[in-house]
Amino acid sequence: MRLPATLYGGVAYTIFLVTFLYAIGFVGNVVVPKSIDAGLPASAAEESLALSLLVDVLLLGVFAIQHSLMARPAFKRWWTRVVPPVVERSTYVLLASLALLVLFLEWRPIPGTLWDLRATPLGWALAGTSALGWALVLASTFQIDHFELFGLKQVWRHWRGRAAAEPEFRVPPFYRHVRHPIYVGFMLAFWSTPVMSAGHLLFAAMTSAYILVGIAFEERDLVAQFGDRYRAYRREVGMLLPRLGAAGAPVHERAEPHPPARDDLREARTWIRWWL
Ligand SMILES: C[S@@+](CC[C@H](N)C(=O)[O-])C[C@H]1O[C@@H](n2cnc3c(N)ncnc32)[C@H](O)[C@@H]1O
Repeated sequence: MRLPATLYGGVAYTIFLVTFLYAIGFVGNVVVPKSIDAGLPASAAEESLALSLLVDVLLLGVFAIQHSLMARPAFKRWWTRVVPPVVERSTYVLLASLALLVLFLEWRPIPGTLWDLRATPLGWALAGTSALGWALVLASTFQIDHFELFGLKQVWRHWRGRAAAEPEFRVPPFYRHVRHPIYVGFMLAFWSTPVMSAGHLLFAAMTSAYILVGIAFEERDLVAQFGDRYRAYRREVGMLLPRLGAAGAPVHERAEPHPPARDDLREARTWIRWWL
């Protein structure tokens, strides 16, 4: 079971990487053959606008349902009776990536343009901010635990014969300023665009609404998991925007219900000095 699980985890992770890179090209209308404003449909007597909208909303809905439902603890408890727990996260990552790839390939461009600032300084600034958003997404995944988030750590520990790691509450640098830097990164990447077509607007608005709903579910689970530590964190740190004057608050220490160990204290002091 160890080898198949590890290979499966590796394949799921590779497909996630391809999907992530494709997403950058899809949203930015660069490099990829089928992007948010290009390709499809040149047949079926040029699909009606209503049908194009319906297809796009359905594609986003399928991803949203898969992504939210499979992340809930109750679903995971049932699901891990069907799939081995060690590959639960990899399966989630694989299905989310496949749902996104289908969305990218079947997405219908919607005609109409709100702004087109290509080849202007503002357009370059918007493209740069979008790139920063993608970089923030990736960097934030490494701050909480990239390889655990995408299922590789679980199969690797299993391969080495080690028990599954307990979930940890973390407050690394970006998470000291906002509680959801990954989602902030996505919003920057989606909204900050040199060309805002009607299709792009639909995509940005629906994914943002989904993120807000997703945050409510995610935080409910985090409170259930980490209790007062997460409640204290939520009081001190803004959701998507940093709270003015609160940057660098030593949340990690204050949220800790027990006195931290010596190493933690040293690390917290270093962080506080760094952020002050
Ligand atoms: C896709 S990540 C998004 C994390 C966060 N919402 C963000 O935008 O940066 C979702 C996973 O991160 C976990 N998570 C969120 N905040 C966390 C934290 N401070 N420490 C550890 N795990 C966290 C959640 O339990 C969930 O499994």
